Amino acid sequence: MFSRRIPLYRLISRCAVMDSKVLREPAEIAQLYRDQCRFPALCRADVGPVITSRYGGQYCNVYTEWTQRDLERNENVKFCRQYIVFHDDKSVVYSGPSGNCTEIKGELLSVDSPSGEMKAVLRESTIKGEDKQFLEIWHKNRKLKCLNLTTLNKHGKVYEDDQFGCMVWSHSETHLLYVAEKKRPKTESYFQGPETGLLADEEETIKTDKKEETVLGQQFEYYEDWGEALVRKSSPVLCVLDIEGSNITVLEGIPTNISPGQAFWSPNDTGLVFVGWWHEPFRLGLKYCANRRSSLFYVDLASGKCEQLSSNSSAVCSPRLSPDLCRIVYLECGVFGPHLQCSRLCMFDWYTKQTSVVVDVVQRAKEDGFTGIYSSMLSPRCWSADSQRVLISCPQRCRKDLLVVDTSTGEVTSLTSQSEEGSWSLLNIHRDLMVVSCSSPNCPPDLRVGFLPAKGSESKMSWVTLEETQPQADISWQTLNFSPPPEEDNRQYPGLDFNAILLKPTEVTTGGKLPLIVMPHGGPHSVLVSEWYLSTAVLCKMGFSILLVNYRGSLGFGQDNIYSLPGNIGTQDVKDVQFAVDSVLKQGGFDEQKIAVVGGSHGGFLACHLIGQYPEFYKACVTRNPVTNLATMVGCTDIPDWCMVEAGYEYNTDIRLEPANLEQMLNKSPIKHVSKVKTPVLLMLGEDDKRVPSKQGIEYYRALKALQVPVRLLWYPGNNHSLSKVDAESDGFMNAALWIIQHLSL
Ligand SMILES: CC(=O)N[C@@H](C)C(=O)N[C@@H](C)C(=O)O
Repeated sequence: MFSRRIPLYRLISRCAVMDSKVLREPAEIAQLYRDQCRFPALCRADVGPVITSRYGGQYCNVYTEWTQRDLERNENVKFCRQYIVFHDDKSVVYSGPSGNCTEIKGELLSVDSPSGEMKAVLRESTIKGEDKQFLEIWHKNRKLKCLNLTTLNKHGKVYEDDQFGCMVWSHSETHLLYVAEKKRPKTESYFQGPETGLLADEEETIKTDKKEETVLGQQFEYYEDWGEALVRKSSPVLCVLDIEGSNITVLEGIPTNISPGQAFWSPNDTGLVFVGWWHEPFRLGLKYCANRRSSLFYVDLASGKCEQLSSNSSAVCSPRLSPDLCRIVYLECGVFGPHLQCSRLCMFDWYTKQTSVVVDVVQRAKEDGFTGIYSSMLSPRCWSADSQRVLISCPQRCRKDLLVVDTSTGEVTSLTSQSEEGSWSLLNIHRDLMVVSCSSPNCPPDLRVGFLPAKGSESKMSWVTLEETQPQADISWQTLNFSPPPEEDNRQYPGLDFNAILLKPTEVTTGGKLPLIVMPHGGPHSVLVSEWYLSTAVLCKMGFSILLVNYRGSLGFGQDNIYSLPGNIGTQDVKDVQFAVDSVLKQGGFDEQKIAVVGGSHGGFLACHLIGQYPEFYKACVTRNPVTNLATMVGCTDIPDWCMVEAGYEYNTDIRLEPANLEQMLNKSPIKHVSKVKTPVLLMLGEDDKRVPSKQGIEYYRALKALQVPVRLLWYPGNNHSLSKVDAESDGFMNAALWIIQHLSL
């Protein structure tokens, strides 16, 4: 009976769009959301070593990890699935899954040894109510070792994040490298020390039991951290486990003003290469901020000597060693200025110690269409087998493409620009076998493998799909390009354009007019690419059209485009969004009385600006953690430099704010236009947001209340800037949809 049932969402969505009506029933919307949540996202893929069978055939194992929202359990579940790929080194001969999905629980990090013989796992487990971390070494079908890192107490918690975190086997497979929080001294109050009033012999017992030195009066010491999504991550240290002896060494020799991360073993295991971020005079938020002063370093294990390998005045990330162990590529951009920018691809030659720029910053798109590199993370492996070419997936306008860079010429070729599909992500590459995922606004992510064609034959790329997904016939989408009207051209950066992605329900009866939801992205230096987004898919299936606007300042359009925005926020970006909306309305088929605006963070800043500057236009507004007043944000965010730069100032760490600075920040903020607002606003705030503190939303809420504009505030404890915990995200979606339905009178 179950298998013959037609999915409810198909029936619902079809009924919904036949008469151009929007789905309104909360239970039906929730069902649609639940159905769409069943499409998992790929978060990792590894390619195992190539094995030659006794019949001469070659095969390898592809290990994949996926995440999926589990609404019933209220968590994001992670699971793995493996595939076997037979090949002849140039093409895939046969492939298929080897077994079913298995849920992964408690694993924070895991990595196979280079030979594939062993595996290391960092596991978190709660024992008698306390969180403990264990480091496990597996060999074939056995767990060889399990070290209780919490009890060993050599360091604090191991970092599992993308920013600093890593777990890497030495080439010899005898040692394991990882990053952890530096051990902190044990502290006690002055009043729990020796003068406790205990009897002398009791005191004696306690003293002898104490193996560690305890410092007094430092229990309430403030430790700076690296901000949003990196809270309690303050002083990372590099740690090396000697597997045979089960001995952990916390590395010394790293300059005390540097925080290390993204580390790996140098050729011959003589030392470690890592990215070091300067943390003096203080730490600033790192999430979405690739513009923090940082450099590539090498620490020699024998001498403890630390050497700086890259420039002293740039920001770097994602160093990757070539398979021949001769060269390291990494991404580099400017310090401060826009938080994300066009990067340079640099290469350090291990033997000559020379650094070269392989691909430079692109100011304006080249004739071949290449717009530059916009990525803050390369895939774990990105080199071709011959150590000549590097693969990068990154936005080119609003599409994420797979690019191949020839490191000897700097020539960039796209493997995917001719394909019809939406956006591509490189998950891994090993001996030229690439593992990628492709999705589009109407098609959830699939999984494919393919061999990197020889240089010059990139157009002959062919993919084999390991996990297929079907395009959703009820969603159609297109990309729209815009040139701003002459009066809105940027004088310093003239002639720039921008674009938007428009999603529409496929079936609309003649005469039916669509309601429109406008969604500008946050950042502002970010981009909405043509990939699968849960919320837009559900809204479109409900019967809404959605416009995702990549206003000037977005990534993927050249460095000039990015630089055109700082100093002009609140005007250029606002007008670009409105221009895109007006242009789309001219196409016809939309109900001009039923337009809503939705945005988070800087996207929320834009949503609040739009309802202030175009008070009659938008009938509903939904914002997640919006920036509402730069002047009040600058003193309490983890990225004060962002407020200064976007308001049009240069930033340095000893800056003294003048009244004129604050005035300019206020003038560029949505709060300046609040008295004109008529649109009902739904605010969704995360209690633990370090980026755009919730007080920003509350300030706007109070202003609207005073003006008697309908406003509702949803408060999400335990959530940070992204509001991405499963219950917050799903509750936020439902309330946003119902708010729009109510205020668009649908
Ligand atoms: C750099 C940064 O985090 N800026 C915020 C104000 C912002 O807009 N963030 C975006 C990326 C978001 O969607 O959270």
